[in-house]
Parts: sequence; C-alpha cells; structure tokens
Amino acid sequence: MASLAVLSLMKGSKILIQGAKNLSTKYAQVAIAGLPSVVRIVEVGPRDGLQNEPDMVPTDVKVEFINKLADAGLKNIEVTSFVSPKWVPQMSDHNEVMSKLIKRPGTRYSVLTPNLKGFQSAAAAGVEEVAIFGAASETFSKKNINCSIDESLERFREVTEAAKEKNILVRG
Ligand SMILES: CC(C)(COP(=O)([O-])OP(=O)([O-])OC[C@H]1O[C@@H](n2cnc3c(N)ncnc32)[C@H](O)[C@@H]1OP(=O)([O-])[O-])[C@@H](O)C(=O)NCCC(=O)NCCSC(=O)C[C@@](C)(O)CC(=O)[O-]
Repeated sequence: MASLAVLSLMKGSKILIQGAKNLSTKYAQVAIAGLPSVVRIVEVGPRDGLQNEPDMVPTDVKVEFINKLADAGLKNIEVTSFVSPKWVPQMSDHNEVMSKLIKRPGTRYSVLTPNLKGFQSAAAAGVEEVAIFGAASETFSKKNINCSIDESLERFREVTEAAKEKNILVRG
C-alpha cells in the first residue's frame, strides 16, 4: 500500500516539477521578450566622473581624456553638461570642451541639458545629442535641478521639442 502512495506522490511531484519548469520557461520567455534587442552603453566619465572634482580640471586635460576614450573605441561618450556654473563649476568650460575635442567619425558625443537654456547653449556649440535627466524623488529633483518632478518634465518637454526642430538627438 505504502509503495502505491509513494509512487502516486512521486508522479504528482513530477507533474508539479514539470509544471513549474514550463511556467518558469514561459515567464523567462516573457521576461526576455520584454528586453530590448540592443543595449547602448554610454561612457559618462568625462561628465559624471569629473563633475564633483573639487579642483578645476583643465579643459585640455578633459579634452585629452575624451579623445583617448574615443581612440579606445567607445562609441558613445557624455562629455560635459550645459548647466549653471554656480551649481557645477567643473562643467563651466562646456563650450571650450565642445570646441576643442576632436570629433571622431562614428563616435557620438552627448551633453547634459536640464532645461531650454542649457539646450540652446548646447545647440549653439554644435552638439549632436543631449541627455535630459529626471529624478525618482521630489527631494533629489529639488536638490539637483532646483525644481519639482512635474516642473522638470515640463522643462524636458521644451528641450525635446526644441531638439526635434534642430534634429538633435535626445537621450533620457
Ligand atoms: C538646472 C539648473 C540650472 C536650474 O537652476 P535654477 O537656479 O533653478 O535656474 P534659474 O533659471 O533660476 O537660473 C539660475 C542661474 O543659472 C543660470 N542657468 C539656468 N539654466 C542654466 C543652464 N542650463 N546652463 C547655464 N546656466 C543656467 C541662469 O541664467 C541663472 O543665472 P544668473 O542669472 O543667476 O547669473 C541648476 O539647478 C543646475 O545647474 N543644476 C545642476 C544639475 C546638474 O548638473 N547635476 C549633476 C548632474 S545630474 C547627475 O549627476 C545624476 C545623473 C544624471 O548622473 C544620474 C544618471 O546618470 O542618470
């Protein structure tokens, strides 16, 4: 009797295991189905890596850093920010960086632009791609770009509309 029970238990658990396997495969497929087929990696060292440096990094050093990253084969490099020099002094040489860097064919150089003013300066500097950047919390949004999340979305709308008119790419 006992062996019959064991057998049916084993059969039952086998069905369960198979069911779990099918389910996990199905969910795995759904999960993979949701992923993009291409991932673009953006090197942000010249901007995010330098922006909080307390001592001003000379523009020529920044430009040499960017050129070396491009020479190393990086295809997407975030090179500076068009933000307030009062907020981020290290990025105040954004125009000089853009004018001095050697644009390597096949490499895309992008900059941060939190608002229309920054975008207009970036466009005047011949930028081909801008990045807008929001926040997940009201606190960080206020601390970082001095506005609420809703206000930032309105600013980003202005930037994206202006960028569309000038055929400048926008990255979120
Ligand atoms: C966004 C603002 C300017 C708003 O700052 P604000 O004070 O709200 O702006 P405002 O309109 O009151 O203007 C204040 C002054 O800034 C000037 N101004 C106004 N806009 C610009 C501009 N675009 N470029 C240059 N100057 C600008 C404006 O002309 C004025 O000059 P003043 O009359 O006092 O002489 C300010 O909050 C700011 O610059 N914040 C710094 C943002 C920043 O760069 N944060 C670090 C990068 S974000 C980050 O690191 C996270 C991230 C992106 O890496 C996460 C991720 O990777 O996803």
